[in-house]
This record gives sequence, C-alpha cells and structure tokens, in this order.
Amino acid sequence: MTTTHLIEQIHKKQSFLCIGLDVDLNKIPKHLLNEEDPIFAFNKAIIDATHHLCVAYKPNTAFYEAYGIRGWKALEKTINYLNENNPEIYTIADAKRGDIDNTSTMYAKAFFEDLGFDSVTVAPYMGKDSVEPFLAFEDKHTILLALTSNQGAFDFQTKTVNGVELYKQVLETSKSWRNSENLMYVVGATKAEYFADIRKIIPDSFLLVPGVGAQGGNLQEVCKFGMNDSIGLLINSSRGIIYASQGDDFTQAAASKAEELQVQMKEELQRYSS
Ligand SMILES: O=C(O)c1cc(=O)[nH]c(=O)n1[C@@H]1O[C@H](COP(=O)(O)O)[C@@H](O)[C@H]1O
Repeated sequence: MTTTHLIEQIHKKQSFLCIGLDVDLNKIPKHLLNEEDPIFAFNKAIIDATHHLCVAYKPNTAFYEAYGIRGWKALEKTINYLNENNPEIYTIADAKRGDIDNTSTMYAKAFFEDLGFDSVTVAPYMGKDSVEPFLAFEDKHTILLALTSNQGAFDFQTKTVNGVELYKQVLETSKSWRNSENLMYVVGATKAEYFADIRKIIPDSFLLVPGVGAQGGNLQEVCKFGMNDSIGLLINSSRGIIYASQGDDFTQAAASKAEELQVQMKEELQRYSS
C-alpha cells in the first residue's frame, strides 16, 4: 500500500490507529482454546470487531514464532485474511530483522513476497547494507527502529557519538540510503519530548509509535510534537485493546478500547486541520 493510500484511509476513518496482534494463548478467552487454530480464531474475531476503527494491524512475529509451526501458520492465515477481506488495511510485520545483505534479502522475501505484508520493522544496528535489501522492494515500507519505547533505549540510542545522539545519526544517515523515501521510523510514545527534535530531521516521514496503553505513553503529547501535514503517525496499541476482556465479551471490549483511541485521534485530526 502506498503512503498516499494510507493517508486517504486515515482521513476516511478519522483514525491513525494500529492494532497490535500480539497473541498470547495464556491471555485469550479460554473457550477459543477448543478451536482448531485458537490464534487465528482470536485474530479473526478481533479484526472483524475493530477493522472500521483502525488503519493498520501489526502482528509481532515473536508471538507466533513462540508457537512454532502452528504459530507461523496462524500468522500466514492472519495476513491472508487481512489481505483478502480488508485490503484497505495497512499491514506491519513487527519482526525487527536486519543482517548482512544476502540474509536481509531473504528476510525481506519472507515478509514481503511469501507473506505479503506492506511493511516490516528493521533494526539499524548493522547499517546501510543490512537495510537496503529491504528498501529494494520499492512498493513496500521498511520501518527502522529509531528511538524505542523501552528503558533500554537510553543504553545506546540516546548516547552521543561525536556530539550527536545515536538515534539522530540513524535518522540522518538513513536518509541517504537507496529508496529512503520508503522508510518509516519507530519512535516510542513514551518519548514524547523527543518528537520535536525528530521532526527537525525527518519532517515528512511516517512514524510508527508504539507505547500508548500498557506502556503509559500519551497520545495527545505525541500528536502535539509528532504530527505533520500528512498526519505522519501510526499509533499502536496491542495489549490495551486485544486483552481488554478475557471473557465472552472480548470482541466488544476490544472494539470499545479501540474506539476510545479513535475518538481521541479524530479530535487530534480536527485540532490540527483547523
Ligand atoms: O517495533 C515495535 O513495534 C515496538 C518498538 C518499541 O520501541 N516498543 C514497542 O513496544 N514495540 C512493539 O509494540 C508493541 C507494544 O505493545 P503494547 O505495549 O502491548 O501496546 C509490542 O509488539 C512491542 O514489541
């Protein structure tokens, strides 16, 4: 999906919500465990109940890999279900990959060609030749980790090298990579005070912003400093939506949590368009 199409969907749905499909069999309603494929059954129910409120879904591959072959099959069924039934939805494989070039190419093929995701998250630590193989897929987006939501972000990302913070060097340097117009960046919602500086370096790029909900990030603060003329934000919540209830009402509870965020997003869109 192109960025133009994504922006159209944001305006149409008055939402820049991304729902994280981080499925943990210990947290889903017990009755689903009797299904042939409980992970897919859960995802299908969540997608059917929430797709009108969000523009993107982000399965984190860890939650599928943890269940071996049946997890990977459930991931494949989930992306196929989305692509067939909700082609207007933007899809993110949250896999945080990146390796030497020929290996990165195989990772890119796995998520873009075999599974058919619109984008994949990639770690920048191995540099240009580890990221460009993802960018070689010109009709896809590569979402580079810039400033992550966790405490460990301060271990390396905010450290200065030659007087400039490492995450700023990632942003600046990546702009010179081949097909860099297809880059998006991960910036944690818990780091709202950094968004103004980040926007000085990458004013136009889309940011994937996890960390509202369970991690305590603030949506309004992120919008204040992170929104640009094309909105430029995809704000993710996983646990806060999909585990809103573990009872029979789990789909209604998830939809109601998603709607709470969508209503706040609509207010922000109106505020910044006026
Ligand atoms: O790349 C990510 O999506 C990501 C980056 C980051 O800095 N922090 C972060 O929480 N994430 C992911 O975003 C999701 C957040 O989930 P919740 O905290 O449950 O909303 C998880 O899948 C994380 O792996």
